[in-house]
Amino acid sequence: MTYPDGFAHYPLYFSPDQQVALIDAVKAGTAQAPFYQPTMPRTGAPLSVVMSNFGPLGWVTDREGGYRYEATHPNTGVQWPDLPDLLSNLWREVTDWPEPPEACLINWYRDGAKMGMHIDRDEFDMNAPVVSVSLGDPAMFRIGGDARGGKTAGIKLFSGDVVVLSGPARRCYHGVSRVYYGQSALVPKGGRINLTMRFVGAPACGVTTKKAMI
Ligand SMILES: O=C(O)CCC(=O)C(=O)O
Ligand SMILES: [Fe+2]
Repeated sequence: MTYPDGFAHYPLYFSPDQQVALIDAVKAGTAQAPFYQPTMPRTGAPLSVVMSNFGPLGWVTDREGGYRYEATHPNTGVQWPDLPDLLSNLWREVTDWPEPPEACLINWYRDGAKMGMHIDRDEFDMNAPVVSVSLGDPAMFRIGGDARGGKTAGIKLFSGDVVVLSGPARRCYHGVSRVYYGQSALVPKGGRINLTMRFVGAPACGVTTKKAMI
């Protein structure tokens, strides 16, 4: 299995000092918008990661509302913190998308956490790339094709690595099959932080949930 077209991996894109700066930004951001426990639509089962967001919109999920974008934190009702400059610069450096990202999901993988295979499909404009940053413990990232259950390729992501999904890869199944917990001291309470930037492309009427359009 090879990587799909549009998959790009930039090993150690961020220097150790920049990684510390990113973690400081996550600390400041999550002081304003604390990590919360997302749950699956319908079943209400908790995801193994905890989440927060930067940016005008944040990706959220809970039993009642399902997968969607919201301008405010689900527990506090407060706006998400601004996207740090290091991340908006990264988006400009690795994409040619004309507009800035609207959402940056902060995933915190603690011991045993992983992320099932999925396609990022809650955005209205799925032509915009997805850019993600790995910090802290390494992880096994898997990417397959556009059908669930097909063959996948694995790539071990280390702290400071950047991944871009554009073109066909943007619509491919991907996930995190394991985190090599305890290998890095970067994340204050341990584990791995993943920062995933997306352009949502919501319609002008202010609706930010795809389901609401159907
Ligand atoms: O943690 C990662 O590297 C991937 C995260 C991801 O796919 C997502 O948040 O949609
Ligand atoms: Fe994803």
